Amino acid sequence: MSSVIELNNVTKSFSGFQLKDVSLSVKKGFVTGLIGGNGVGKSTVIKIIMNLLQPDSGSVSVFGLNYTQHEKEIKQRIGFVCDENMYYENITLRDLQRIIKPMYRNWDDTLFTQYVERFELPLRKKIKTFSKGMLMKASLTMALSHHADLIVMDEPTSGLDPIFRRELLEILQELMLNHEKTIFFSTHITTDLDKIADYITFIHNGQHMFTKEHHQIFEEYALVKGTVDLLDRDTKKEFLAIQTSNHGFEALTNKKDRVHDIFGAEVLIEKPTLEDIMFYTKKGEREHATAYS
Ligand SMILES: Nc1ncnc2c1ncn2[C@@H]1O[C@H](COP(=O)(O)OP(=O)(O)OP(=O)(O)O)[C@@H](O)[C@H]1O
Repeated sequence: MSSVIELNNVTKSFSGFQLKDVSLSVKKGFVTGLIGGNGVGKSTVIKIIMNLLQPDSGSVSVFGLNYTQHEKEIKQRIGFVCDENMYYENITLRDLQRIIKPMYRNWDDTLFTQYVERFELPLRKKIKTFSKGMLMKASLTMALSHHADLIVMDEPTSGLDPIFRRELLEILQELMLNHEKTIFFSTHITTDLDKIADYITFIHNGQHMFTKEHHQIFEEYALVKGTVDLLDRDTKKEFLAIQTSNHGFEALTNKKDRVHDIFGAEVLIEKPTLEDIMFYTKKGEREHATAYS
């Protein structure tokens, strides 16, 4: 299975933050969702993929090409959406169409018009008058109107109402019908990913925790609930983090089958959400840091 994006041992430092030796690949023909809490490095990864930031070390390739020699070719084939306004504010969408069209050899005016109508965007109003949701829709229109092979999106659903969010997921599903395209996008709305993502990439504190098939995550990870008397030095090792209360404990494991063998019917084993996985990973790391400080 070939990869469209490859990051190899990528590092990037800002004061107070470091992307640490990130290696990941994004599979061709699939939707990969990028998850992680606030400030963990998702946008930094996306900017590196888009060559808007350069890594301090490590390498990046997109479509098997590097940016040093093939920037134009790579950018031709990517549709990019981010939640910052990248356009001049004093122009209209019609002006933007005229400006952007010559930059893409596969620009499609018919497709552009279809998205403008579908998103109910005004062609003759200045972009500075657009609401956050309208800006996001304009950004999507531009990204989707040149038959890109790869769609990269940073928080595309931010600022969108739930109805349009659902419509966007439908559009993405339509794009994926022939498995020719690849989509990589970050989001905080993990339930959207349950509907559409084939793979999940999880970043935490500048580290790539995993990229796994969506269904594989739920074969490995489980939420386990039981009484606290079941927890001792040895059994605690089966969990990434544990939360205890007067009623008992709830914990996350990434060794679901093993936990089943150890505890049997003494515990409840439930399917976690992606949010549970993010929450307990952060909690586990904090506890580990406290234990060793
Ligand atoms: N250009 C920059 N200069 C200095 N620090 C930066 C720069 N860009 C990002 N950072 C810092 O790097 C860290 C990671 O930021 P990033 O935007 O990648 O996080 P994120 O996972 O996308 O967060 P969020 O979900 O909140 O948008 C943050 O601490 C941020 O302040």
